[in-house]
Amino acid sequence: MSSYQIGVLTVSDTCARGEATDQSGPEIISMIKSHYKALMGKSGENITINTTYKVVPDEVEHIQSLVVQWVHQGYKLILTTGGTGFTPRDVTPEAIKPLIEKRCKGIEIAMLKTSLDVTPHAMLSRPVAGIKSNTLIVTLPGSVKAVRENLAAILPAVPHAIGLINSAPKASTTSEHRSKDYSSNSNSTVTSISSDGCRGHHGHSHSHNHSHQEEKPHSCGDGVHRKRVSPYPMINVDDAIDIILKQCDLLDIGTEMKPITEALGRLLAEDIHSVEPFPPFRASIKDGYAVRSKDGVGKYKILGDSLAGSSSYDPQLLAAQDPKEKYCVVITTGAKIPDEFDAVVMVENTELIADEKDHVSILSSVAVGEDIRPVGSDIPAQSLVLKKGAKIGCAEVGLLATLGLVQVSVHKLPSVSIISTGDELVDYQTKQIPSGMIRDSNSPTLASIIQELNSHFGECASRENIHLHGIVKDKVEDLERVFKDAAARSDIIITSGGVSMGQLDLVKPLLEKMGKLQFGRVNMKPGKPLTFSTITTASDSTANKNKTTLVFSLPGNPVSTVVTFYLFVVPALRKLSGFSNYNLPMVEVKLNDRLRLDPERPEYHRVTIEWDFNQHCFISTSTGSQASCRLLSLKNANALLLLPKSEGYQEKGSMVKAIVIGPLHN
Ligand SMILES: Nc1ncnc2c1ncn2[C@@H]1O[C@H](COP(=O)(O)OP(=O)(O)O)[C@@H](O)[C@H]1O
Ligand SMILES: [Mg+2]
Repeated sequence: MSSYQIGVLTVSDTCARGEATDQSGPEIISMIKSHYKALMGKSGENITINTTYKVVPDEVEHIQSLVVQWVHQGYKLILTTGGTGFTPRDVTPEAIKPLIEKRCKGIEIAMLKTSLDVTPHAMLSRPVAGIKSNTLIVTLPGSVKAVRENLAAILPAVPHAIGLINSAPKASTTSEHRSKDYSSNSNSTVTSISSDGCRGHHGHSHSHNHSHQEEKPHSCGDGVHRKRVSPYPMINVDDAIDIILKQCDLLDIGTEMKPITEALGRLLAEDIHSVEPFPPFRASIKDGYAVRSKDGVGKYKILGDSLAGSSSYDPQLLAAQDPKEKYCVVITTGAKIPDEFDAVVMVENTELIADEKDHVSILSSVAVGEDIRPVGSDIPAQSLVLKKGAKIGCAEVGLLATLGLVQVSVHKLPSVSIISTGDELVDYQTKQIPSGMIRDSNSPTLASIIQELNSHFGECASRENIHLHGIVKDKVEDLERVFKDAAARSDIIITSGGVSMGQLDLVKPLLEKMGKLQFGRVNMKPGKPLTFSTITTASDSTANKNKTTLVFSLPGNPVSTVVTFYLFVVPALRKLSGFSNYNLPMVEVKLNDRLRLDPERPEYHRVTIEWDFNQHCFISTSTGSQASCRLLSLKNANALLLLPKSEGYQEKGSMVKAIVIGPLHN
């Protein structure tokens, strides 16, 4: 028994905002259920039908994103309702048309004819029907009545249409096949025709392994016929980070023992308990005299001294003295208090007595225990001193030393491979660069950011295991060879370049072939084409475990590279290194500039922030033009403002959240 997935998409601003109840979407579902099943039954096929229903506003991006996602997931039929009229907000045909690889005018005419028989106003509807990959897409009008009429008109032909679209491809594809009318012959080779019109010899060998080869934005070398719309659904930043963090769980980086002096910035992989108490003896807090508090003020005989680390005082001496007299012992800070004494009088509250070197005058009385640190007052014996997961800072190193620990168990750090891709790149050390070429700045920048993160926010990448693979040309074979090498040696691969829509952007399809592409577009500016994949390779060790490598394919523009690194790679690095807080610190800042907002995508605007003592808040100053190629917009930037997607401006003086990416001052 086969099953068909059908997507029903209501396009309506008011329904999306919850201001109106959608009737057309549910009507489509109920018509599919009652009619379509019956129709399928007639054709003798045993098919289950599942429907997915979504409501989106009248926005091209929203519509395309869902439709592309559904096509990618192999939906057989997508029916939209709404947004096909003449008002300025009606954009459904504009969203669907660029996605379509084969227009199905017949279906459009059938719908128009039916409606025109009812009302001449039907001529104001702009239906679109067509095929993308293996999916039939039809835009129905918005009103329930029109939906009923139009859907009833086309449903009889839909099962056959789906059957034809999904019929088995023939072994060879000729231009004759391509031009054939698919509706006339159930053996037509629709699925074997490349969706973007590229001829076979332009395709890349790897694409043949993929069942949805039509959907890949692979280069066909022919700029005219390249894809115009990315087939990768656009997901939001938070969802993208969730996907990344989930994949981090598949990596078992493990723990290692480190000498405490090499563990700074690492995360403890074990609870640390004290064995002994600290201080291990009653210790003086002051320089002065250890006394018996009951003796009060007066003239004391000095029986010796107890200096930090050494003592000349002999307890036998006190036993031999006249019990009516007052006795004391000279004491220094940190020295052990002899058992017979119970308080310390600080030197400032005493006076020497002329010509009586073995006597001192105590000027103030003290209570029992005064200026004495009792045994275990800092660290009791058998107590939990540092919790598993704690970051080892300088003080923690001191505590570990106090406890006598020479080595501790810490989380291992992920190994990282950095790869720059692009035919136009030369090594940054190149003096004379040929025309049309530029120096690779991304690899040195990324390596430096990792160093800075390690120093400022805690170790999150193995300093010894940062592999710089250099520049790889935009050639599938070269990229594949280097990716394989990097996957074998690293937990994380960071590439830059080659992920957008250009004809040399080969990274996405290659990663689809080599592993699993988890997402290929994120709703953000800069950095939209950011791609995240996993590559799993059989381990060469006897442990018989597969090795997973996380691959972050960052867009090539230097600013996009850096911004996406902070947003997506940092949480992964920190999670793998044992941090429980994966994110960099976030603060609220007051804007010193009026900033234009992006109506399409949330933006991560580079700013310098500093504390203002008069206003008692952080003030942010924009680094200027935010073009994603302008690395200067990152100069002196120590924070990324989180600007919402919106029309208009973020006003000067308003408060906005910002992610701290660097030190607060230079
Ligand atoms: N390593 C790099 N160093 C400096 N600039 C780079 C680097 N990689 C790419 N670029 C530049 O970034 C821009 C986008 O490159 P491209 O490969 O198309 O990236 P993507 O397809 O990922 O958006 C181009 O101008 C390119 O020259
Ligand atoms: Mg490139």
